[in-house]
Amino acid sequence: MASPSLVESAKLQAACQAVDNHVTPGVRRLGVGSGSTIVYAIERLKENRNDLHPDLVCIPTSFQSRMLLIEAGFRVGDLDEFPELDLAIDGADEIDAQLNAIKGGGAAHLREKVVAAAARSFILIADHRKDSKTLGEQWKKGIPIEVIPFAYNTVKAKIEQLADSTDLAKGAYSAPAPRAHLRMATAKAGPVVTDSGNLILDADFGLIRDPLKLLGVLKMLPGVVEVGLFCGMANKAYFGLADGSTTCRMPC
Ligand SMILES: O=C(CO)[C@H](O)[C@H](O)COP(=O)(O)O
Repeated sequence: MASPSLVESAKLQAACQAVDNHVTPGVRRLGVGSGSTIVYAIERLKENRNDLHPDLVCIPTSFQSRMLLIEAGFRVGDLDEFPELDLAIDGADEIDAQLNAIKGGGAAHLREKVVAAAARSFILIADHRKDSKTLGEQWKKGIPIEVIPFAYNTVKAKIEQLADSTDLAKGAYSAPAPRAHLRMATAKAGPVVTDSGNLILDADFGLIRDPLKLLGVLKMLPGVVEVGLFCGMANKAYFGLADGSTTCRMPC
């Protein structure tokens, strides 16, 4: 297993490379994701401030990135005012060969997906541990699914019955019996509550062979607000490697 400092330096490399290559002076509206890797991207934006568009507006995807951007002195805006973005940059929990991604380890994937969809270009940044051929190879915590509180237990039951039912998602995943659990908070009693007031189910499907098919089935379950499968959205992914270099991939 890579040492924590190598992992942090890999995140830093990926973030710096992506910011340097994509946040050019022509970028005026920038979506900014959430998580620990994005912290490095915001620091790099701050370092590059003199080379950025003078009227740059950043659209954060979470309370976390909003606070970081404000602290760094950036102007923050929202999609009400800026519905179309030039670019969005975000981290990921795992990225497959086609650049489909699992996101939501930080429970922010609802807003992250809305912001990514509003952007003309969507760039992922991650350390080498997140790079895989097939989703589910590396990320073992399950697919994050944001649900309204009223529906969490019925959605959990529907997911766990998927394999027994007609299985609309047949062939999309490897787990013989998918299991879902409610994500619990660590510094609070009770569940994680998202920035939009919802709950998170983490559902283990094993290897995700057809993420788009699984996404379609999960999104059809009443009470599901968003699924942490980002299919066909990313234009490029930057991976920081253990040797300090960075590799960049386009969808194959
Ligand atoms: O999707 C996310 C938050 O909902 C994050 O982008 C994802 O969890 C990656 O986080 P990190 O950069 O800390 O590994």
